[in-house]
Amino acid sequence: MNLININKLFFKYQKTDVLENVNLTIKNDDFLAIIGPNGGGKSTLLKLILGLLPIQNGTIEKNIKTSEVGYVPQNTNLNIDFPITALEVVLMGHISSKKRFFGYSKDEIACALTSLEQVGMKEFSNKKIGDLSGGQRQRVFIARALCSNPKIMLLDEPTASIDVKGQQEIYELLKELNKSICIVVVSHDLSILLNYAKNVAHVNRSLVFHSLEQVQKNVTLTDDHLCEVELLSALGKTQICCNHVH
Ligand SMILES: Nc1ncnc2c1ncn2[C@@H]1O[C@H](COP(=O)(O)OP(=O)(O)OP(=O)(O)O)[C@@H](O)[C@H]1O
Repeated sequence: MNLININKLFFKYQKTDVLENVNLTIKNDDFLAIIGPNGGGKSTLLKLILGLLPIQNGTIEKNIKTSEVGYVPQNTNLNIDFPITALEVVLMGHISSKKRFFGYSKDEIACALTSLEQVGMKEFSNKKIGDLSGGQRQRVFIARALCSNPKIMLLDEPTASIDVKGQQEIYELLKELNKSICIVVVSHDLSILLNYAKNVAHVNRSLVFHSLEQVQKNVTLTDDHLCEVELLSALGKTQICCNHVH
């Protein structure tokens, strides 16, 4: 089942063209890596999918409700010195149209605890967010996105400034979640990401789609010294698989 169909999408900030004729289909069981050089338009594409930026030209058709899209933003702008617990951070993920004065319902708290359990952080629920490691904190943000029971989860640089072991743990978690949720990750951690992704979208103003199978035929992913610049350049130029490109 196609969750998202992007067709002939163009986007510019003021006079700067950022995305040009982007076409992409995201299926319900995909684990899609969005890669590309700095400033290539990856975050902009995520924001357009999320509806955080207006569509200027082209279409994004979503076969899911907005509430079924989970989002883990880049550098979550939560002040980690703020005295808030992991559970309270997750509770913030509950979407409710009603403003309440008496906190959260029992169901919402139970759901938040289940989300924390899913990411292996239940035992830390009462810990202050600032007292957690970078990797643990990112798990809490993933738990927050899980609260809305998403069918697709979009993560923008989820492993930035996390050590390699922590990065692997996050990707293992995403692999587990991918059994029931479509995962879309924007990342520069190519060596690790490409061990987990099923498909790759290279974004540098235009988008080139590759299946991982095709990428693996063309690059040696086991090489410890995988050259990201060369890989990005190769993926940006070669349209290895054109099934998903209209
Ligand atoms: N709010 C904005 N106003 C004007 N220009 C912007 C805005 N946000 C991003 N840009 C520009 O749009 C281009 C694409 O930015 P975007 O953040 O989407 O790239 P990216 O691929 O996610 O980059 P990075 O890998 O560095 O995070 C860049 O040239 C950036 O400077």
